[in-house]
Amino acid sequence: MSAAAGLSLRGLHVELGGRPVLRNIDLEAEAGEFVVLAGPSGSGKSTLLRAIAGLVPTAGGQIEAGGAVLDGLSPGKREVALVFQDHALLPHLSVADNLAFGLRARGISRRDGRQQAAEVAGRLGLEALLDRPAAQLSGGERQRVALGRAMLRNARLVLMDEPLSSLDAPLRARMRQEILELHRRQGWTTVYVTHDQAEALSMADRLGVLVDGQLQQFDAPRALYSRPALVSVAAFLGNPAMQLLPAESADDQTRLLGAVCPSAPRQEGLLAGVRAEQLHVSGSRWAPARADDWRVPAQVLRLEHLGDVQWLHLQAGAQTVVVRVEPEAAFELGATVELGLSPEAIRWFDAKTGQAL
Ligand SMILES: Nc1ncnc2c1ncn2[C@@H]1O[C@H](COP(=O)(O)OP(=O)(O)OP(=O)(O)O)[C@@H](O)[C@H]1O
Repeated sequence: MSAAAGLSLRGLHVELGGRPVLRNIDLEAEAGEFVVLAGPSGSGKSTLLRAIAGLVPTAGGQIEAGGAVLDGLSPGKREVALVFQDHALLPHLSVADNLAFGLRARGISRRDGRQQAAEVAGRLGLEALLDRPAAQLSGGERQRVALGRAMLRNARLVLMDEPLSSLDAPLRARMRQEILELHRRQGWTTVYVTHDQAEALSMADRLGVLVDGQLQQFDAPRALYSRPALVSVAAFLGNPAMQLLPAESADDQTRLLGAVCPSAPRQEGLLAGVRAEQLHVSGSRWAPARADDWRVPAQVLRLEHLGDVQWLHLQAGAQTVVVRVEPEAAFELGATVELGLSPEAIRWFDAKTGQAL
C-alpha cells in the first residue's frame, strides 16, 4: 500500500519558547528500518517526531524522507503518519468513520473511504467492530484503529509516539509484535519513541538515545547496551542501568578498583562501567565468583525479589552495587560476601568528558 522511504536528518535544530530543545541532530534511517528513539523525560523525543511531521518549526538543518526534502512543506503534504499515545480517536464516531477520517479531505469519496476502512479493519481483525463507537473499545482495539489510520494515510514514513504506554503489560508485549509485523508488511520506515527499556531494546533495528536535545549514540541496540560510547547512554540504557564506579577518589573506591584491579588503566578520573549481570558474588548460582575475578568483601544491604530474578544490593567500601542473582538465592542482611568482577567486563569512561576509552 505504501512506498518504502528512508529518513535523513541533517543538523536539525529546534527552539521552543526561546530555548534550544533539539541541537544538531544527524540521523540516517534506511528505507524499511524500524528506528527507536529513547531517552529521559524532556529530552526532546516528541519534539523530534513533531518536527519531522511539520508540527513544530525547525530553526536549522534539513529533513529528507524518501529522497524528498520535507522542510517548508505543510504537515498535510508530508505523507507522514503519526500514531500517538492517546490514539487521537474521536470517541463518538464509529470505528469505520474514525478509520476513514481524513480521507474525505484528500478527495476520496465517502463510499470509497468506507470500503478502504473495511479492508484495513479486516487486516487488523477489527471487522466485527466497524460500527462500534470508539469510546466503547478496549485499549488494544483503540491502538489497532490508530494503526489502521496510519495504514490508510498511505504514508511513506510512520512516526509513533509512545503508542503503547496506556496499555497493560501483557497487551503491550503482544502489540509490540503486532506493530513490528505491520511495519514489515507495509514496508514502512518507522520512527518509534518510547522510554520503555524493553520496547527500545527489543523492537529497534537501530536505537538512538537522546539526552538534553542531543542524539548521543545511534546504533544496533546490542551495541548500545554492551558498548555505550558515552556515560549518558550507559546511565540510561538497561534496567538497572550500567553501574558507574569511580576508579580514583576515596580510599575505599581505590580499594575496589585500584588495588583490587591491578590492570585498571593508570589514569586519574576514570569511571568503571559494569552491568549487574557481570558482577559475581559468592553464594550465587547465577553469578558465581570466578578464578580470575578481582575480589573485594561486600556487605548485603538489601534484596529485591521480582519473581523471576533477585537484585542483590551490596555495600563495597564507599560504593553500593547491584548484582543479579537467582530468585531462590538466600542472603542474610548484613552478611559479608565476596564481590567479584572480571576485568574484561569493565567498560572504562573518562569521567570528565563522559567518553568511553
Ligand atoms: N511548546 C513548547 N514550548 C516550550 N517548550 C516546550 C514546548 N514543547 C516542549 N517543550 C520543552 O521541550 C523539551 C522537550 O520536550 P519533549 O516533549 O520533546 O520531550 P520528550 O523527550 O518527548 O519527553 P517525555 O518522555 O516526557 O514525553 C522539554 O523541556 C519541554 O518542556
